[in-house]
Amino acid sequence: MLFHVEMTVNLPHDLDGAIADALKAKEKAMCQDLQRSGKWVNIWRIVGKYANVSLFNVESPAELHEILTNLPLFPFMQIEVKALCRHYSSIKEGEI
Ligand SMILES: O=C(O)CC1=CCC(=O)O1
Repeated sequence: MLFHVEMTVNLPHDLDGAIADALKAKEKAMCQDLQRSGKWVNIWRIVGKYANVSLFNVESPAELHEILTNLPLFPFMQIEVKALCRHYSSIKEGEI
């Protein structure tokens, strides 16, 4: 199942810089592991915002929920999820 996910990060202004850097490093490692697994298809920065748009390809909404809630930055993110399916005008064979 494909999901469009928009994540907006709101780190507290008084969060210790070293803690913020550690959270971002863990987030990056998890994101890249999930990309290698094929579950996190890609991630794009939204220009001018501390936010991203990502495409996930997972088995179920429950699996996506598990992934998102385990992200190190999850406590500091506003997340919006949209389920996607094939459009009849797409010239691609598969879902992606
Ligand atoms: O910087 C962001 O948009 C938050 C984020 C999600 C995965 C990642 O590596 O960074």
